Amino acid sequence: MTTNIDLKDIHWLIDMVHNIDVGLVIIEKDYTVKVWNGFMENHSGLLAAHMIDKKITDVFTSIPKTWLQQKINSVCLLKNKAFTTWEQRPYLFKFKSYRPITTNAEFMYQNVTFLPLADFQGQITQICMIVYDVTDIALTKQAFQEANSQLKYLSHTDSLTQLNNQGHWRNLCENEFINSKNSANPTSMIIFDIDHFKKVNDTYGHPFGDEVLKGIAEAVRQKSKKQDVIGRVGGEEFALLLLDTNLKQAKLVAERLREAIEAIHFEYQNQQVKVTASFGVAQITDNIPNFESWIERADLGLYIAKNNGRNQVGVSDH
Ligand SMILES: Nc1nc2c(ncn2[C@@H]2O[C@H](COP(=O)(O)OP(=O)(O)OP(=O)(O)O)[C@@H](O)[C@H]2O)c(=O)[nH]1
Repeated sequence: MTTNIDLKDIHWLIDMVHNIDVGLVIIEKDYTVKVWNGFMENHSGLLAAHMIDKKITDVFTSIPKTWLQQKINSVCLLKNKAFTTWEQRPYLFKFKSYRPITTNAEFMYQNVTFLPLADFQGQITQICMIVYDVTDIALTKQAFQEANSQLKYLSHTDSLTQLNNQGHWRNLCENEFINSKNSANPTSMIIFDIDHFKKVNDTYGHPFGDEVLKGIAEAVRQKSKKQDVIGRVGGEEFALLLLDTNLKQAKLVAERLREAIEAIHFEYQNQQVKVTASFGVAQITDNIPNFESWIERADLGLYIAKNNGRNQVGVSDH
């Protein structure tokens, strides 16, 4: 950029620099402040008279010196601009958010540009920092990201039990089925279904039935390992994906869950109510060609358990 500025016009420039709605700071390579404009005064509460000739890192002790040195070095060496965005570093100068009513930001989010300033010999002797207030952009983006993750959570989650819903649980299992074909580690699945749940609903009412479903979900959550993937895969049907677990171990887990469910005391109008559940278990083996066959195998186990009198774990050989 070439400019033809008369000396008498300089005061306009100084006026503009002082009043412009971005922060302008000029520092020497050793961090000594040479320019501190009105924006910086207003937001820091520190006047230019106080800042000039002070080292910026002495006043703003939260600015990491090594990081700033690297920025300055790169600007001087490459004779080019450098940037830092609020996503990399939320702020360089900790200024209070000046809109505490309309936003819930604790501080001003900032983007900062570092400009090399050359002397008459073309040597970079000073660095200009331009500080942009990007609080609105940062908050909008954060709110958007939060809404997105909330939506994702809701689309994956069963609202009654907060377990994975059927669609999400199946997707996770399908992926695991594919992975397991390249892995030496065993993977198993448990499916279980509450016994005579229709009778529970019919006798005590649907809201009580819902409490039973929630109680069972909680018991299963407590008795499971962190890496087990639990889902509610039907009205009164639940399932678990068990990584690094063979059939024998999965049967033991199912038995433990069966006992835990049997031990829960539900209460309806001072009356104790007990429920049981039947389980089917299946491990991925070479003769299970696809995900659907794996589920069918576990379902067959569940069918056997129901047929043999319920409240037990069933395994199918076919
Ligand atoms: N309270 C409640 N009940 C549900 C929910 N989803 C499904 N059910 C009920 O679960 C019951 C399932 O009944 P059935 O499929 O006949 O099975 P069951 O009575 O458990 O009998 P078995 O499985 O053979 O032991 C039905 O009464 C459904 O209305 C739910 O979200 N809340």
